[in-house]
Amino acid sequence: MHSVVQSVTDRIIARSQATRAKYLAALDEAKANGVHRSSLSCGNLAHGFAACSPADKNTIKAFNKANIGIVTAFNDMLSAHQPYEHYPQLLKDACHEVGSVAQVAAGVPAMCDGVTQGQPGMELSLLSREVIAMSTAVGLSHNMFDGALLLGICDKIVPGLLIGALSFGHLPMLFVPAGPMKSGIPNKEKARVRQKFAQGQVDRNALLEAESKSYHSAGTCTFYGTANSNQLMLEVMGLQLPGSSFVNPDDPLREALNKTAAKQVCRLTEMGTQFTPIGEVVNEKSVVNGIVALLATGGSTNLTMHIVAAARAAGIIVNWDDFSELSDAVPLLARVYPNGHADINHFHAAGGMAFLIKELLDAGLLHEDVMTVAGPGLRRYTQEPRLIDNELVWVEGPSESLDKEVLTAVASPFQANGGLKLLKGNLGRAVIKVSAVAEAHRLVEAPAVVIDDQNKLEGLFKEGELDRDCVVVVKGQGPKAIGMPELHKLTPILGTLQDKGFKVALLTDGRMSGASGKVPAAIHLTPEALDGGLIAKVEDGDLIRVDANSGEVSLLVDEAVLASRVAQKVDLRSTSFGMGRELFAALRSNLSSPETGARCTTTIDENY
Ligand SMILES: O=C(O)[C@H](O)[C@@H](O)[C@H](O)[C@H](O)COP(=O)(O)O
Ligand code: SF4
Repeated sequence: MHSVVQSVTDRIIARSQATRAKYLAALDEAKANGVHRSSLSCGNLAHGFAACSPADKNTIKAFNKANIGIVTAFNDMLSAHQPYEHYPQLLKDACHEVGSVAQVAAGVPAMCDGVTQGQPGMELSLLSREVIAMSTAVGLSHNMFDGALLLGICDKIVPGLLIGALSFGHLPMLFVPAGPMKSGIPNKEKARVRQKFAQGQVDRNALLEAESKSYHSAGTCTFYGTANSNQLMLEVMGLQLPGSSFVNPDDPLREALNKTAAKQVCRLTEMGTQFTPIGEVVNEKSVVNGIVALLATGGSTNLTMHIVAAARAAGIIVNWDDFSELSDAVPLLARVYPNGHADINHFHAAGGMAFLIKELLDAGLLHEDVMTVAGPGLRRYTQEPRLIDNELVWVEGPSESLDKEVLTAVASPFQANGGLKLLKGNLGRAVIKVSAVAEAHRLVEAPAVVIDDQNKLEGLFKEGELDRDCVVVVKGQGPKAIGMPELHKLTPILGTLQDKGFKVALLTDGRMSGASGKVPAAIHLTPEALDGGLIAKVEDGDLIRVDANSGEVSLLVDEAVLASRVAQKVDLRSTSFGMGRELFAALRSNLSSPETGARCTTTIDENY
């Protein structure tokens, strides 16, 4: 085992000892109740299966066969989730084939961050993760189920489902992915047209045409953003079937994988042969495995919050020092947009998850001794699914990458360390994704341009105010202020300035998209402006240093001057109402800091 991976794992185990023990004790108590629907009254049970067929009613009341809850995030808004429309019936039929039953326990909301990017709706995005967690619990709290199938892929949906599921950690659960859409125009071409539009060199028709050729059908968008980072994390954590993440929705393999997932979760119940509660699959080692795989591929910065929040839901305490220390030890093995030109289909074709996991296991960077939904040990995830004579089988994945420009071996990494870096300084703590930032742009020391609304940057850009070295400071974007929206809309402007040769960086207590890339962005700054963060005192012209090499984010202004300044008030009048934001006031004001996962849910013991 790599010494850093082992030492960080040991540190997390030690830090989590009390909370993890409480979580597992609660899980054991829940397990002790036996078949959960047997604790329901006849009235409860009758309501629970009133709409079932007579055969299903008999199965459900027999208590000796599994009843599986399906939690689905289907809607037509997310191209990634649209394939889920008919999944429930297919999963129910597959459970019937093994003498069990499945019922849809809940539909959970799912926001497409691509639709809300740069819009007021984005201010509900992070908050929706908590709503999804609570909605998952609403469904499973019927206590009718022996296991669950979780249908979700995108940004806040996977972490929300996982947080909700871990409140029922005594049940086995599998995630059921639907896969990426086929490749459209290259993501780099899409980004190029956006920068030309930002400069007024192409019109909206040209822009919409390029966008529509990039996002063109059902399936997950093909950049390596938060959705595909979620898939990679789930697979490496052993929460979905080996090799299931990146099979396209219309591939015959996809339906075979879905059916197998349904039958497998029945096997993992207490009535089955391999009882595997999700609260035991998610442990310190599998969480570290998820972080390592994220770092080895330059995954989404959003997971520096989502993994922390989900781990805490299982009593496991992770912080950004853990991410940063692991990142220094984990080599970068993938170049997928925004960290390169390839997309996720290309990554899959080059050897994908099987090759990545093999490389990381062989280098001692992943824990092998973990429990997964496919059985004990992570080594089985170096295999990939095949349909041979219409039978789903797993075969050993490639021993060599099939495209070394996209996916490389540990022996020849694209970068000696991983994709993420912790930044510290008098401004607080922030994270930065370095995998997509060229070496020449990793240190920026320049005067601040301060705004409190991302939409103001476009005006400054068009007036030529930004044609110089600068650190764009967008303050008042934190969780408690306006729900920590992604500021990805700024990327074409900042990218244009960088291409002009200026040294530019972004500093914010908000977030960026997992698809954001080449411009250095110090994000998730904690403490946020509304919480008394020094960012509230930054003024136009102040010198700021963002140094991804040394891990520093500092305001280079004399202490006495700063002490004499009054923090500018965060004006929330225009963002507290409208587009439903008023409904989230209580949730927003209770969000914890980004480094503790920006959660509103209390976990086993908040006194840690
Ligand atoms: O974190 C993420 O991966 C993003 O939120 C992503 O889900 C979102 O859809 C982006 O907005 C996509 O990028 P474009 O906006 O560039 O299409
Ligand atoms: S990846 Fe982003 S843009 Fe694509 S469907 Fe998911 S949330 Fe929407």
